[in-house]
Amino acid sequence: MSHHPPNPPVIHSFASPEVLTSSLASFVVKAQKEAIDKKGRFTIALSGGSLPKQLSGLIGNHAVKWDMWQVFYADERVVPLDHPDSNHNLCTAELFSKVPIPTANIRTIDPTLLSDIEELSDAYEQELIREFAQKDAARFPVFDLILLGVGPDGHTASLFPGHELLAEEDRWVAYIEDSPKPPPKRITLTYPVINHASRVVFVAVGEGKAEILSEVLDSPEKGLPASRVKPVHPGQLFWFVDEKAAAKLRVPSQDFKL
Ligand SMILES: O=C(O)[C@H](O)[C@@H](O)[C@H](O)[C@H](O)COP(=O)(O)O
Repeated sequence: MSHHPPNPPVIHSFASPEVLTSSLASFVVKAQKEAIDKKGRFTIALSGGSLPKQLSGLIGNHAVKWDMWQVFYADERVVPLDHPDSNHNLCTAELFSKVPIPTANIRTIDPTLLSDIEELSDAYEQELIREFAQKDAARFPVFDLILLGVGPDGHTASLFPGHELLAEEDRWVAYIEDSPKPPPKRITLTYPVINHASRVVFVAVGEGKAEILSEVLDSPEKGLPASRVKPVHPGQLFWFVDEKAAAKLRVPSQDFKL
């Protein structure tokens, strides 16, 4: 692990959700290009909630090399893949059904394991191990990009305030059966995985996010789940927010330049 302290988050505040969406698409395309130039593939993890909709700027974008993407879920609800609660179902409806991505490049939970959450979670971890590396104590996967949302309680992925999973240091994927946000059964990437990514981006839009954004970013010492996302050097954390979500922030934002 790096001994360099994590870089402070870079906050980009946009005049409207539309400008955010097109800037986010440019950002993702740039991250994709850097990754493909270096190693011929692009590894990305997506969340549910409002996030998939914010990726609409990628639809019809010819710079996106969909066949080089390897997509994982930052968190997933333990339900069938075509269930209305499924993040995969949501991402498919909002994005994957509209772009030429090979199905094999979308790494879903194994729908045959829904009745055994521990096995399902371990199998998803194996899926990551197949993609990234052998798992050993010193090694965590390095995603090129992880896209996250933040809930009104400060949760992100399926890492909820006060939950024992906040302390998980070994597993790459963990499960919870008592999520305060329904549905209760979920799997999630753990902090060691999120915090070893090259880039992590939080996306938050609308006045409903203003209060929690200020708590997460202006008072990180409170240790809310979203405040614990601090990628190790040289990883970098970004926030893509609109003016309404940024309304109560005291920390400064920076202009978006590619
Ligand atoms: O599976 C989930 O529930 C999501 O991945 C979750 O972590 C989401 O990103 C936040 O709850 C924010 O949700 P909104 O974007 O809908 O506010």
